[in-house]
Amino acid sequence: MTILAKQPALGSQFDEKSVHTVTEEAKGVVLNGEFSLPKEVPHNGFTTPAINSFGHSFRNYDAESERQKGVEEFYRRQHINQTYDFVKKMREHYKKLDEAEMSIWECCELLNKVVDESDPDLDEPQIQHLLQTAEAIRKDYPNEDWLHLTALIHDLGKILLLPEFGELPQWAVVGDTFPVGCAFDEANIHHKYFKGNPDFNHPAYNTKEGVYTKGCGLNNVMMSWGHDDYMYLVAKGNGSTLPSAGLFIIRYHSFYPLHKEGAYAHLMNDEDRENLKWLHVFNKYDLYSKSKVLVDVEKVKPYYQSLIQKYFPAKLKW
Ligand SMILES: O[C@H]1[C@H](O)[C@@H](O)[C@H](O)[C@@H](O)[C@H]1O
Ligand SMILES: [Fe+2]
Ligand SMILES: [Fe+2]
Repeated sequence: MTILAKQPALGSQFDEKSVHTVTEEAKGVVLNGEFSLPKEVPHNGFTTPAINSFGHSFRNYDAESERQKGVEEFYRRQHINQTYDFVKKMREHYKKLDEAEMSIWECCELLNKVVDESDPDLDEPQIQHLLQTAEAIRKDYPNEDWLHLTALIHDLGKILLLPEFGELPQWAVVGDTFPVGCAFDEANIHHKYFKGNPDFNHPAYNTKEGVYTKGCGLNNVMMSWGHDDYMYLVAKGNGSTLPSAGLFIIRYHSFYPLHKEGAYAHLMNDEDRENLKWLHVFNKYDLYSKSKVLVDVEKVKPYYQSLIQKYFPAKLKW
């Protein structure tokens, strides 16, 4: 990895104390006129486990445990700090992609240094989560190589937690995402903490549509800042040839209020609705492949290297 000359760190403002306090058969998807996916999303053999490695149901945010207390505190911080202005600043800074240069695989390895405090289900290194997701999806959708690669890279944006990439606090990197600039929907987990967010009482931002219009398309909506949008900016900015559904999965895979609860659907346009079908497919693997059965990294590496080569340049700007 090459670390590029850096602007002063994003800074002390991120000191946590100082900040104010398919699923069904999917129909065919035609993408950019170039890339078309099968008319039917085939059914598959993946069975979803009932309990996670800690013996709880998945995404159970009410379970009584030490870990869960940490997760709730995480969401308290996230909800009070993710404001419209904060997100705007983050996007402007990170879209310059001037933090470092490295390959996708280098980044996968780097991710092993990262711990995600928002996740009540994951107990394995991040590279295992990437490969477990990708391998499970590959088994069921052998011909969708773009989907295997999407799974491999979907969480790479979590490198924002590392010192070389700004060392952002957990609340600015992980956890579920939601739009800013309009009212916070009650479908967001631990919704009550939004009351401490300055946007909560801001008249421009606290109506159902806020600064947006009905059907404006998610591309025009600012999402809370984190690893999803960052990785999307990296893929886009480096000219990835992944299809639009792959980029959509990367960008919105943490948007559970939409893809699990159906909230904020009024902001979508037709392309979003098409892409959402693939996000529903992906989500099952992202969530339920988390297990103690580890993937042999060296064994599968050549396959993923070949996909990286197909859809990305050898070195990327981050
Ligand atoms: O990778 C993250 C993480 O595991 C979070 O706990 C979850 O809330 C997000 O949606 C997901 O993208
Ligand atoms: Fe994620
Ligand atoms: Fe994930």
